Amino acid sequence: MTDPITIAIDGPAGSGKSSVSKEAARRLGFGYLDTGAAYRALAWHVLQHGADTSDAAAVVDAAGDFDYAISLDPDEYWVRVGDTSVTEAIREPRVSSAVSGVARVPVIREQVNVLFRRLVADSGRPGVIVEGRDITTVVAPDAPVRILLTAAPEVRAARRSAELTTEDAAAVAAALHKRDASDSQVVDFLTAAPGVTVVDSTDLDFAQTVDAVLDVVRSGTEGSR
Ligand SMILES: Nc1ncnc2c1ncn2[C@@H]1O[C@H](COP(=O)(O)OP(=O)(O)OP(=O)(O)O)[C@@H](O)[C@H]1O
Ligand SMILES: Nc1ccn([C@@H]2O[C@H](COP(=O)(O)O)[C@@H](O)[C@H]2O)c(=O)n1
Repeated sequence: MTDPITIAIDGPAGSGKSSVSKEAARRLGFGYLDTGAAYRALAWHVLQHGADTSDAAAVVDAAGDFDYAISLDPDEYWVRVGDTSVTEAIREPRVSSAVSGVARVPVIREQVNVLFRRLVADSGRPGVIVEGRDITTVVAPDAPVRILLTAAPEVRAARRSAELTTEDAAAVAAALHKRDASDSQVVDFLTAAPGVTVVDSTDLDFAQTVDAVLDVVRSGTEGSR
């Protein structure tokens, strides 16, 4: 069987990577891999250990018994650590606040990148949309389609606070920008690397953004599908 086509999508927090990638994957009959979920699930696991994600040694220690599984089915998304479903828990603000500490540990990044490539290879799908921060540059720099999905910071913050209706909007915006500032010290997902196509959704609605991504995918995979 031939290797699945990888569609690589990066972008800052709240740019629409997961929701847009999931819908695009559905439309293409592809798998969908949320790489941020692995960092989030490990952050959740570190917190379960009663440890602090700013302590790199504690993160590496917790990774030793991190039994992680994720679905690549865009219609049946789930994330598990051992027997525990953490699909919702990893979206909680306490995990979002802690996750950058995990993402800062180089050995963890190396381990999860090996996992991501294996999950794509074993997906059994004709293609997989893989989204995160360093997919276009580190995880799959040779992918036939590489996209940087962006939106203006205030638009991203507004979309995220519309989701988290019980949270204070200013606090949500501050947390989102703080996470981007921290993450962008580790990998550059704010500027497009050479060969990466920018899709800016600032003035697009959700359906238009999905269509814009699908247009880029079609033009990048013509002849290979
Ligand atoms: N073009 C768009 N127009 C309006 N809303 C959008 C658009 N794109 C995404 N959204 C909405 O914005 C919110 C954030 O999107 P999503 O969670 O997919 O972002 P993300 O980049 O995966 O964020 P994070 O990195 O923090 O996980 C969601 O509620 C999503 O439905
Ligand atoms: N390729 C990636 C993906 C994610 N991260 C880190 O995980 C956090 C959560 O990611 P979301 O996509 O769910 O927001 C993110 O803030 C990064 O710290 C990463 O480093 N590389």
